[in-house]
Amino acid sequence: MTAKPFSFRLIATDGAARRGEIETPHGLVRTPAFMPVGTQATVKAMYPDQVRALGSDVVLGNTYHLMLRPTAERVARLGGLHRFMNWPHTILTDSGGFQVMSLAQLRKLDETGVRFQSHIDGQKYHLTPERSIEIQGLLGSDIQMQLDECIGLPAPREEAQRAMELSLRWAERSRAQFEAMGGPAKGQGLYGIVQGGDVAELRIASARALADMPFEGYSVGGLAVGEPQDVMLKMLEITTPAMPVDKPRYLMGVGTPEDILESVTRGIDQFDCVMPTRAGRHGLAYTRYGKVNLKNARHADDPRPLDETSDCPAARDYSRAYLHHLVKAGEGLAAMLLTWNNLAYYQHLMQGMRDAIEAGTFQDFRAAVKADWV
Ligand SMILES: CNc1nc2cc3c(=O)[nH]c(N)nc3c(CCc3ccccc3)c2[nH]1
Repeated sequence: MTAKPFSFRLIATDGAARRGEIETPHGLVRTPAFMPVGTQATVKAMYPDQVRALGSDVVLGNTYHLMLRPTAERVARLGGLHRFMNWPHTILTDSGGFQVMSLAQLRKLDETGVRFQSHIDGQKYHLTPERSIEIQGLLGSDIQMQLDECIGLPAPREEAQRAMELSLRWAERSRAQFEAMGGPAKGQGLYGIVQGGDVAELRIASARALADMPFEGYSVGGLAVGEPQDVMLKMLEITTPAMPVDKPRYLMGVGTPEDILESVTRGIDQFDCVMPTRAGRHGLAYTRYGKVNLKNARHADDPRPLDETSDCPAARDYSRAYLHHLVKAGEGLAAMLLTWNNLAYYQHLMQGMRDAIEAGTFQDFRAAVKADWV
């Protein structure tokens, strides 16, 4: 049987900011969307129900980590990633290339794909565009990524051009494998990934070439790799106008609340970042007043909660003094409460943006949020 096709509809725009909705086999994704990272089939320190209750429509999984452990074949035998992690909503997976280049040992990249050794047990692998799509299909991913090559910045122009052109050839091979596995008939989506480093002409060439291929959505890759914020934003101003207006745009790896506000302003629909979850495990809280580092002794006697106006218990029902104590004591509850608080803050910010775009008040919203940051 053929499922309902993957779809994206634009509900409203306010300048270049877009309010939309993606439909996947596992439900609706309200955009602009923040997608918590669940690299090893879990959003660290959170229960799936909690992640959902905060308004998350998508969680992210990772081909690189899951192919090594517990393997895609085992997850498939157990009913797929939705069943495995008890997340019956949309799942997006990365293709693994980015993580190989940042985590694996003895990496060798060539036209065929990337050869590497597992950072866990040293076992050898050969990740090709075809194998990456096969793994994402075995996981049952609703939104899949092409295999691409993401280079660091700054980079020589020749290097950016070589990696961008390789990624275009891998886009074709990824698409062919996705169609051979019946992805479109299952209602799944495959995104092409725009590369090109910080070179305007390469970014435009990559976006245009990918737009000529039949992808359900498009990612802006190769950013949030250490470049200054103004370089990232400049690349968005150049790239998004060259991307199809009727397809979702996913800026990979971004970002801080400010990065997200500025990127929605420049036409981005989907975001992922380890910031809220990782910061939570390191004692850092995101609040409407800005960041609070609970390792700092100045909180030791502060009876106030992080944000008495919040409807999230982690922000409202625990004093900064208590949170400081938990962080200093290395208690597990510190990571649980701060991750909960941080994801609540991010999802509350996304809901505010979605409402503001629909109301045509996005610029006022953006200014008001920034004014609160001390
Ligand atoms: C933190 N900055 C960051 N920049 C990135 C660039 C790329 C890029 O150019 N290509 C691909 N394929 N992925 C990228 C990622 C990983 C995003 C991710 C992580 C976990 C799960 C699912 C998805 C990036 N992350």
